[in-house]
Amino acid sequence: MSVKRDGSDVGKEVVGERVVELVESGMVVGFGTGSTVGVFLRELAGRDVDVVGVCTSFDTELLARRLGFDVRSLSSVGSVDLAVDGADQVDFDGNLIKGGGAAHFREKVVASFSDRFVCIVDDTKVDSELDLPVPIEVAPFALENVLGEIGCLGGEGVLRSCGEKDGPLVTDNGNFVVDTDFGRIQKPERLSKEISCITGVVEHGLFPGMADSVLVGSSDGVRELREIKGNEER
Ligand SMILES: O=C[C@H](O)[C@H](O)[C@H](O)COP(=O)(O)O
Repeated sequence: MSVKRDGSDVGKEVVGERVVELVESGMVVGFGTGSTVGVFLRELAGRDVDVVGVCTSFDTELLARRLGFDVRSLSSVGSVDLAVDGADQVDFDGNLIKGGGAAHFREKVVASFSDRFVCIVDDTKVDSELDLPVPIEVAPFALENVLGEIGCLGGEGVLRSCGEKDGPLVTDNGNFVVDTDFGRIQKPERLSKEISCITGVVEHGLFPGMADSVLVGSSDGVRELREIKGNEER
């Protein structure tokens, strides 16, 4: 089950660089996770802006500290002015699938406590409907039961393996990730609620209607998702 697309490097570069324009000195900024966010952080580090960063993964925290950012915990700052994060797939209504890097739990928490959540993707991530696997972070103790409940919802779940070591991937929060195939997701909001109702699910990677804006990068530059949707509907 392929959960992550490589995406287009040029699209990531242009959108990661452009989103820096939304950042002002004094802001608390949510730093998402992934390669597109990596472009954003490297660009931001080179600008004359003084921000506090709240990181959504150990991976991002290591990068942010290396780049010299003032990194603090969400609990210590209380709320975030602007969260910037990537996604694995975006539909024309701005619903997202995230968690290809298994960071979606912290990403969703930070996005939820942010005044503004801006998603940055390259154009290979945009589709008319969501159909990639939905990653679900699961408490290890409840794994088999959660897999059963996913089946009851009409999905199929596969435990994500680590790749580098034998056995399952363990998240930054000490949990497992199950990648679930629900085929074409016609009602993301409904599926999101249904998965959240399963006891033992820590968080899932569907982000329905959470992004305040989605910026899409390509070799033609950066556009807002709503412009792209408008063109498709014509
Ligand atoms: O868990 C990982 C995150 O949700 C990432 O934001 C997502 O996988 C996109 O990553 P990338 O920018 O590397 O394609």
